[in-house]
Amino acid sequence: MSWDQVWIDINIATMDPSKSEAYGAITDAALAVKDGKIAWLGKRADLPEFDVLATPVHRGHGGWLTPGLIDAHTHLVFAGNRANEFELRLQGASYEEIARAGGGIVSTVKACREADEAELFDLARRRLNALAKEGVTTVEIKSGYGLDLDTELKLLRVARELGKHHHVDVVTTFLGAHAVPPEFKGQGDAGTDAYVDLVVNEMLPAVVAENLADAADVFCENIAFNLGQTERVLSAAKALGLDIKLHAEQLSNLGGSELAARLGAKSVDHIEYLDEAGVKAIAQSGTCAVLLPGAFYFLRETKLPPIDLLRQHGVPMVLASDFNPGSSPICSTLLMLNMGCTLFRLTPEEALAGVTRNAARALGREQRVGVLREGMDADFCLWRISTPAELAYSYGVNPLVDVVKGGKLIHQ
Ligand SMILES: O=C(O)CC[C@@H]1NC(=O)NC1=O
Ligand SMILES: [Fe+3]
Repeated sequence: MSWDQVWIDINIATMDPSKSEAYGAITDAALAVKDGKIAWLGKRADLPEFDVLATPVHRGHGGWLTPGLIDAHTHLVFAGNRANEFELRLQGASYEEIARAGGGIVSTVKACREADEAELFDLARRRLNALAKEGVTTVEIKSGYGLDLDTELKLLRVARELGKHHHVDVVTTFLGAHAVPPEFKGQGDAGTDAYVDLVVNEMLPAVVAENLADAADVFCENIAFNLGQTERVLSAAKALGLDIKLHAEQLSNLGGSELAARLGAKSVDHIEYLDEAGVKAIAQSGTCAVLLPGAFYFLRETKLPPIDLLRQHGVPMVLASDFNPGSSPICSTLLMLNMGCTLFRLTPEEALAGVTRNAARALGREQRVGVLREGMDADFCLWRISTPAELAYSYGVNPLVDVVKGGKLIHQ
């Protein structure tokens, strides 16, 4: 066989649901890469003959290969920080009180409107590097801290540029309906409706015309956009050919997830307040449940997402960092595996599926990444672990040894 590289002395967590073994595991394995794709994988004893003189052979020293990690929900591009609010909250102010007093998202908006693309790019690249060092090979980045046309476009251009200058694939999401900007505040629903007009009639067409977003998202919550406003934005985005997703049921249940399911959303995200009707709706529509334990932890939430119902109804569960300056200033995908298990009681296998197979599905990339199978992109990580469960069990000493992205070895 003529391959570009072969990996031996490895175990593989394929995360392939068609395999009966936990993690889709293949022990004493080998894997071959050709033209950026997985060409062969299986037991080393079954490895076909290949030209050992012409083919680079990588030894894994008994470590584990997993699919490259996917962080399917980040707000990575932003300026400023909200440490002051962290202090206020520790003095008793709630996240909602701070938002209603003009803090929260809107305070980051000011910093983003003032920052130029170069500054935003440099800040975001450092954060993306941190995720990449943990084995992330695909990341979703949302806008949402501009809340005016120019700044929303600026944030999405920075996200697109990041993808061009980094081995990590960047999937972008327009989140212009993240909060009501100051210039529309104080006018009640009429002001919010007027801002939604701007989002629908000007921002979305401009974003699509410049191909700056792969999806659109809305913060459907009583401190942001109601069900009718959410439907206007998501329907307009769908009509323009974008995938849709939704920040839903984070602080209350407005029925956002059922709306998202009806519109065919790729995912509903946060969903601490999701009820069984909502679980059934997203199960029916094939929508993924994106769990964000970083925000739950940082905001000291107490309402757990309905994990048992999601399991019972077979909803694909995703874990993501939700990295953002307000509710989840935690730039770590690996830590989300530990939090998903310790806080949300996922199993380690569910947690790993949440940042591989299911995360790919939440981004519409399940045909290419998230599972190690012949024909899929050669995006994989080599970990110095003795069992895949270690990735969720322990945090702090990074077990990543090597990353391969599209067949290219990314030196650590
Ligand atoms: O506080 C921020 O800056 C973003 C908060 C973040 N956005 C959202 O829709 N929900 C969240 O937790
Ligand atoms: Fe978020």
